[in-house]
Amino acid sequence: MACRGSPLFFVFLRKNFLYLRFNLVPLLCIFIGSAAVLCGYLHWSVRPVKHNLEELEPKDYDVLKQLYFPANDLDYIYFAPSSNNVDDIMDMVRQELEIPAERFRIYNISSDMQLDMEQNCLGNCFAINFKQVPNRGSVGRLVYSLSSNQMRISPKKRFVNDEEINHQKDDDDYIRVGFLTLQHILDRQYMKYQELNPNYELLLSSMPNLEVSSMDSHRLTYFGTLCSILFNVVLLSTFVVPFVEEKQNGLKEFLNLVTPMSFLNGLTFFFIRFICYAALLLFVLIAAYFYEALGLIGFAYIAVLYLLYILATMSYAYLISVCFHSVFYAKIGGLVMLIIPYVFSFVRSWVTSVAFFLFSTNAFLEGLDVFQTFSNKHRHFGAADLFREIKDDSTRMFWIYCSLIAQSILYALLYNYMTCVFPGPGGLKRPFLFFLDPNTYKKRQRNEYTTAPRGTHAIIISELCKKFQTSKRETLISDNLNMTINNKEITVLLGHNGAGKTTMMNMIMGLVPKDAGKIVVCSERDVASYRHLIGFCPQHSVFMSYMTCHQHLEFFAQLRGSRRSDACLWADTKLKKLGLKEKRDEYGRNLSGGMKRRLSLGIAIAGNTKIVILDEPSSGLDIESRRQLWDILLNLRKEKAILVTTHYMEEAEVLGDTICILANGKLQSTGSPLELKRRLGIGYRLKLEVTDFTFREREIMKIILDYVPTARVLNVVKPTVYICLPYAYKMCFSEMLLKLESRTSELEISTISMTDTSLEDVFLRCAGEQDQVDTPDGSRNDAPLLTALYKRLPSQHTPPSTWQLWLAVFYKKWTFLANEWLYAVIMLSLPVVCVSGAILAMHAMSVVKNEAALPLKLSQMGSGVVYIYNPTGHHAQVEQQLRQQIELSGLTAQNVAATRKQCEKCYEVHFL
Ligand SMILES: Nc1ncnc2c1ncn2[C@@H]1O[C@H](COP(=O)(O)OP(=O)(O)OP(=O)(O)O)[C@@H](O)[C@H]1O
Repeated sequence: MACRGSPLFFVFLRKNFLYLRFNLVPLLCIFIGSAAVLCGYLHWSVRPVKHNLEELEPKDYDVLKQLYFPANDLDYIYFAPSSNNVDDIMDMVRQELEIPAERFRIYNISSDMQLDMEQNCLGNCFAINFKQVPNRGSVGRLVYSLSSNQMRISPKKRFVNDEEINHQKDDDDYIRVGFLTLQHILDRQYMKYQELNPNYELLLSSMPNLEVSSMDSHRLTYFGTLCSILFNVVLLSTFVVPFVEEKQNGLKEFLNLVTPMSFLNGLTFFFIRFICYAALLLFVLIAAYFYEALGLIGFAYIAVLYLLYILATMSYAYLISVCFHSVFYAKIGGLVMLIIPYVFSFVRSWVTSVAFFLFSTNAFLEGLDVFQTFSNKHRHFGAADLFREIKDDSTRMFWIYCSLIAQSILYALLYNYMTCVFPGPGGLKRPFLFFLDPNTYKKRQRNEYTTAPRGTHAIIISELCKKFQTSKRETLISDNLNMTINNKEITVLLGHNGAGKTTMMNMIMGLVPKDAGKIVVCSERDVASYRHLIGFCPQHSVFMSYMTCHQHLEFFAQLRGSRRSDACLWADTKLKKLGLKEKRDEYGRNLSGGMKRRLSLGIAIAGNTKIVILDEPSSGLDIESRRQLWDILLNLRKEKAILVTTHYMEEAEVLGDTICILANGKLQSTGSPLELKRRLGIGYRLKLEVTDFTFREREIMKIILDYVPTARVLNVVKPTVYICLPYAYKMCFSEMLLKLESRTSELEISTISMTDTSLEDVFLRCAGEQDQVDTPDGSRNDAPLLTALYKRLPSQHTPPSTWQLWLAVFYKKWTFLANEWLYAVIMLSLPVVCVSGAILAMHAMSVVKNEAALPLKLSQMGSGVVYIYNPTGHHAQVEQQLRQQIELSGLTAQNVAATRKQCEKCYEVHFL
């Protein structure tokens, strides 16, 4: 049955949903904890509104006019929209202010006016937006709003453009900046325009100001930054760590073996988490909305920024996960890699710009900054603002969105590339430039395996070579090895510990690369094309802690093409046969060792694979379970090719249609158990129970050797003696037995029995008699197991002292460092290197270049008048020298008292 993408998507979705359900409590704790921190911050950051209803001194109109700014050439007054009424009123205002007409700018659309003022005004500018201007003589209200590039007034709050809103600014800013003056002049001129009684007086009595804190102007940014930090922590613990954990447990590779669509596992993993994070985010943003922490920015614009940030950061986290195969290092390394982007956001320079394109966090923080600036300007954010540059050094919001989308795609592609090129332990490695190879994009021919008749080859291994090279030794696994595994037969692979049986199976599955040779499975040479045709039971059971026995079998049957209903039924039947019926709803990790092996076997035979490879399936099984296993395998043999390894000779004899004995990298012999016994058997085995064989050996052996001259003692385990009787003399056995029988009491023989040669004899003869024990580092059991340091600990019955415990812990750590020194050095130095790199980058970024010195010579100012004000008469000498210098520079020096009407270039020097 062919695997189809869409059902498999839901199969993996279910699997990852089960993970979520199983880990619900810790996940909820993390999510609720993060939401609580954010809500706590929102609550704390809201300050109670304090109305400052301080009575201000009434201001005189003429004083207000004097306080107004109009001295500077760069100060403009903008107004919109243009109409006859408006133009007339503004002309009156201009005359009242005595400002030249060039410093008035007229617009038809108020937003254009506003933008022009924001971007182009270099001095102090005001914009007047007329909303309602009654005609001359008509009754109605004049409605207009005033804004300035220096500060904004809203009915409730004051907004100042400069970054540092400071509450130290005194409350009459409103007056000093010129707002009140302009407002009064405008009101006055309007009344004049309407020919109302001019003898009125406008007085400012009070102005409600809210307390303005510096936090208000950064609330959106601070909240967003806190969200992003917490999100990174949540991402690490609920995304990177479980993903790496799957790799560490071997599950990722196992799923690769089972289905070519295993990438759907990652995709659904991603999908489910994205939904969860989005839900959490929505909750937090709604809370922020009610706490008014989103400023004046529309909810949708902020939500899009946050969602894109989540997407891009998840993609980045995926990429991070490629670098780690151990959860421990993933936690440390992942944290460092997620923190690095924050370092670049401290200063603004080219590195920040590069970081903006590379890291989602930097793009997100930039987005927050733009929103904050908009909000601080008391501007509602509209669609057109997506393309607006709000500050000289800021990016358009649209580009920030695009950058986050591009990063999501870029990281996903990079992740895909890295998993192909650095697949990790057991993965299928592709060449660095695999994407340039046209074959990569060709649709892979699916091998629709049909049942082949018994005896035909299912697996052909030819000229296979493999050796492991470690710093300590070289281990030969196969040396030009040839072997076949037939359809509908059970092939048993025998070998000592360390003979290379597991490695051979792993090579067939593509988990270990071969050095040379060919492995053809179902007429396929490409491991990626055939590996999912094989049901594989590895030596170490691979389980998902969050799935029950039934869910495991159902899941793997579905992966191999069964429909859910069929898979469910099949799982129930198999659980019964495997003796796991009682444990149907038990989680895999709660099973006993033998039960785990049975479940592993069930997983291997799930679905309709035609080949099954089982690595020591019966290890740890009790006698009854082993017999049940034999039944299952003998039944499976009717339709599948089975390759199995075992250390039980009885099992090999019962199951094996073909026995292959592997030793020293070669197949020492192959054949059916009977064939092997006849060909390689040592003959019959005579078993005698003798009270004292050492004393009677000469006499007993003399009788035997008279009839069977090549007989030899095999083994003596008091009081039993095993004697080998080669087949060549089998005609003489009866006479020899009769003779022995007649002298039993004299020779103190209590029992005589005889058996045919066993498979064990054959095995020992072919594979050699010495069993070898593997140690983790590949060294043999002849190496000392404990080092001198550890041996020095005295053997004792009293509890170990603290010092001894310390020594033992130290020894453990030291052994780890000695074995994994490279990895340890890299992982320990990574944070130091990253932080140093970031500090260096920051240092490089913060270099301030001095501009060229400014010429400050008076002669460069050309013509002009300098007024000198020295009311006290002190510093007369200095004043005199200054006058001389001024005159020498071609300027005129005058006392301040002199009239200075229409002075174009005037400077004033005040002596205090
Ligand atoms: N990745 C590796 N690097 C170096 N040596 C290895 C590696 N994997 C296995 N070996 C060595 O190769 C030899 C064969 O190992 P393998 O696991 O294939 O033996 P086996 O026949 O399955 O043994 P057992 O019956 O104990 O399972 C052993 O000496 C082992 O130490």
